[in-house]
Amino acid sequence: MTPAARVQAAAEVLDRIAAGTPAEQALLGWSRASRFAGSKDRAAVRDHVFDVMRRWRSTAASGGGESGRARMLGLLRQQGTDPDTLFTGQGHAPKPLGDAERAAGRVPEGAEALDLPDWLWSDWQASLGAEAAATAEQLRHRAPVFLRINTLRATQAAAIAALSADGIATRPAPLADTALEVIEGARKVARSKAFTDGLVELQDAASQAVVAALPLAPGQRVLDYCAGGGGKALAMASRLSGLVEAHDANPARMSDLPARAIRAGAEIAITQEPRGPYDLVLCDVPCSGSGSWRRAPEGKWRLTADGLAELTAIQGRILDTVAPLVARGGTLAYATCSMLATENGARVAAFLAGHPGWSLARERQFLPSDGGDGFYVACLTAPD
Ligand SMILES: C[S@@+](CC[C@H](N)C(=O)[O-])C[C@H]1O[C@@H](n2cnc3c(N)ncnc32)[C@H](O)[C@@H]1O
Repeated sequence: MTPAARVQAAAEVLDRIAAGTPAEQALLGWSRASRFAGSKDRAAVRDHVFDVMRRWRSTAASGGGESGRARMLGLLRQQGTDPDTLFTGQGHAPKPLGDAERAAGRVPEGAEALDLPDWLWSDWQASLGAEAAATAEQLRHRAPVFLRINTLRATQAAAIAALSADGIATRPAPLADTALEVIEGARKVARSKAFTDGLVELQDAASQAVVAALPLAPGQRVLDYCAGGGGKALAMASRLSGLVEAHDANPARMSDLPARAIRAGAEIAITQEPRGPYDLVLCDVPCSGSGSWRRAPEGKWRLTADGLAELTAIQGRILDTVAPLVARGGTLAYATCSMLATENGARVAAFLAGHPGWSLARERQFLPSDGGDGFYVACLTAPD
């Protein structure tokens, strides 16, 4: 496919997304109907689509309309690419721009320019203060790709060498001692020998830093209460060199975890009904995902004020449910991939207010300016 044909394909996929089809489904539908498209074409179309979704509001303003074609036009204008080089009408290229399209488009303003929903802007400012605008701006750009070195299987040097043998260039990422940033060959990771042999896992650097911040020690009884795909359970098992129990309200979300654990040489036991006491319980709770909107930009536009209130209620209930599972003097670690105070500090404050004797040992808010996704972790100590 030519670069122009990829732009046209992205515009069509964006129209389906605007009509309500989830992005992955819209891309899969296009992919299935486009057998002629090679892997580089698919990757390029996907990149265009996600670039626009990160900038859903501002590309409509810059492009002068809400269609996929207008949003692609807006994206190209924002990127400084002359649209006339692509909107040529030749072959499968988008048809040439009309006079109305040339005249349409304006400079985005306020929350629109930062690609945040208006309703969220005041919470965003209250949560991030002086970092509010810069953080929103960072979410308008692609995220770096990070790997976690599985220390059960490899040293940093061995992992870097194994990845390099497969054409993947990496460098240590300062946020966590296990983190590598991929600087070349990110698309080859999932098929690389280093990955299939369990030397590395795909995991954001801040997600790794959250696990590194936990007071894990050999011999502890540890539970991951919201294990999902198991990224943090595996990271904890690797740090502990011991067993981690994994639980999730939706056990189907853990279906890949046993195979991932075998690949990583990690000890994970799935538990449906956790029975305490545990020395450490991690609650990586469901949240707005605002810290990872670079990777999953749909969440930014799906979130509503009611949805956020529902999430904070669930977060509070999970903390209340888990507290009795923690041993005396043990740790309840509360984590979100959010940067909103209402999901982070406010939830911890509410928990402490309702649970006399508990105390906050430490908390940390990670922002994209730290290098990885936005994440929050608080370690709460149970009464002795
Ligand atoms: C943020 S995800 C976890 C991600 C995972 N820890 C990781 O690092 O890959 C949150 C998980 O919480 C689960 N969950 C939602 N409500 C829950 C509840 N009441 N109790 C336990 N898990 C819950 C969801 O099914 C989801 O898998």
